[in-house]
Amino acid sequence: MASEPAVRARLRRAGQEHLLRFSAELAPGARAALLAALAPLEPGALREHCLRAAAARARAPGPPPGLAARLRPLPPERLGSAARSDPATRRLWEEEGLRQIALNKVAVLLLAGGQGTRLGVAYPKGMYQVGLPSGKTLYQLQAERIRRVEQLAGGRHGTRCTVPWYIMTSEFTLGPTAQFFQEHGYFGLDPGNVVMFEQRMLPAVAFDGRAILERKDKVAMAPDGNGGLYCALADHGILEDMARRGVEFVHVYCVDNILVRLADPVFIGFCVLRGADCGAKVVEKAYPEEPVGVVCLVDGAPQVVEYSEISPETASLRTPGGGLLYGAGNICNHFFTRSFLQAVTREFEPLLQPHVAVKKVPYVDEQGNQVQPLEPNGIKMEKFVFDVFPFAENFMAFEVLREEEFSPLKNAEAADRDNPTTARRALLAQHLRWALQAGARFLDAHGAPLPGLASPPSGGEPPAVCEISPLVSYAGEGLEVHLRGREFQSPLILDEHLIGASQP
Ligand SMILES: CC(=O)N[C@H]1[C@@H](OP(=O)(O)O)O[C@H](CO)[C@@H](O)[C@@H]1O
Repeated sequence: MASEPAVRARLRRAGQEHLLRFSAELAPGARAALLAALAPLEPGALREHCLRAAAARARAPGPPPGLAARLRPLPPERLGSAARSDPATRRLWEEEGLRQIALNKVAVLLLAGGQGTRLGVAYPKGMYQVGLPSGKTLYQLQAERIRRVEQLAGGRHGTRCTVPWYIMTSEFTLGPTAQFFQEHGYFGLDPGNVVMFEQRMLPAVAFDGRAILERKDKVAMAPDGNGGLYCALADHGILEDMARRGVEFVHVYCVDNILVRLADPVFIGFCVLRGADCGAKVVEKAYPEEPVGVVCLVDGAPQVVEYSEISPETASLRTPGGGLLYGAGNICNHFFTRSFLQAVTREFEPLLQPHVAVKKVPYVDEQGNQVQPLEPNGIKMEKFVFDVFPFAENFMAFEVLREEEFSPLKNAEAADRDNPTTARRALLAQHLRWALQAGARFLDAHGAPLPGLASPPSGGEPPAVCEISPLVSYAGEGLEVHLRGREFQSPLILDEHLIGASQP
């Protein structure tokens, strides 16, 4: 156990001794917990972290000065497109992706350490269910897409293969996520192929450069951002685990996009065939203020400029054709080779600059009273997962269709975008499109054909409810055999048990 004098001496070196100012009042258990939380904080790093936070806060808020002049759109040779390529090329990419999956060379890695503050839930976002007829959660949909893509690749190449699932959690999400997976039997996946690991936490810092005491016995800590991935990979020997399994290519994604295509063979195949060491999926930005980062060049190097760091003027610039000049919207789906990740963890990680978020952080005042601040009072420092792009030797972006691949769950229902309803509708609209393309027809309760199905819906509630299990179809494939020429009454839930079950 950490001794109080030792911890106190370390804190003094970091200029943070105030964190122990109530320790004499604490019960033994609470004091031990506080010391245990403080003991691992390395004094030099803690001092540096606090100084940096205060300095960053002191700089003018908003986009770094002069940023606009350093930006250029991505050149065409760095951008591929699923939608604008001919079917034969797409097939080629898909074939290559499936081949790599069949060779057990592909893993997926989920960034799931966030707290879901905007969504307003106290549990990990992946456990959220948006009200699909099946009641499936984001985690379940993702697990089933992994199982299906393994089947597709294995089936194509006459083999059994595995796409290991690495899940980066945080102090907030590890316990509940692990329990949720256990309770649900890992959604049919082999637990040996689901690897959870934890990212680091960093103290929140007040504007005067002192770390914040949230309670007398607890320092305010926050996850170190999704770019904490690279330290966490090193902390937990994850790249070694990948090497043991023969994984060469990693699809990294964030938890909240209900349409995410895990280990998407088209994206993987595209990146592999282009020899990319690092890649990002993008969609066309919908409107200038859309809260997505933009993939572009900064000083000639590929980078994402986050929505919080681009000026409204730059975000609104247009091309002569009328599209947004910086219109390549980051959907947080990245491709990395294992060797690139290795280079990042060994060399580049310390070069990543933290980003500053100013938040309301509850604290205890000098008298020991608990305070809920009404104004932002604390600085959280986060690294971003995409800040490694400039170190890539061959970066590629890959444009996909929003309606097929991007509907993020960011906000609670009260917001008008990116909420549970928009996510549910996006998924159901997609499944209805797939069913119609596969030749299904939908009838109303009186047996009359449902109107309005000729033009697939965008936005509102789909005219017929159709949910297709990822275990039946990953991206719309293989549905004709179940649906062609058949008539269905809404709702149609096509899952692995109901395939072939009689419908009208
Ligand atoms: C640091 C980071 O990865 N930011 C990403 C991420 O934003 P969040 O607001 O942090 O969820 O997801 C967005 C897509 O949903 C993407 O556009 C953005 O660049």
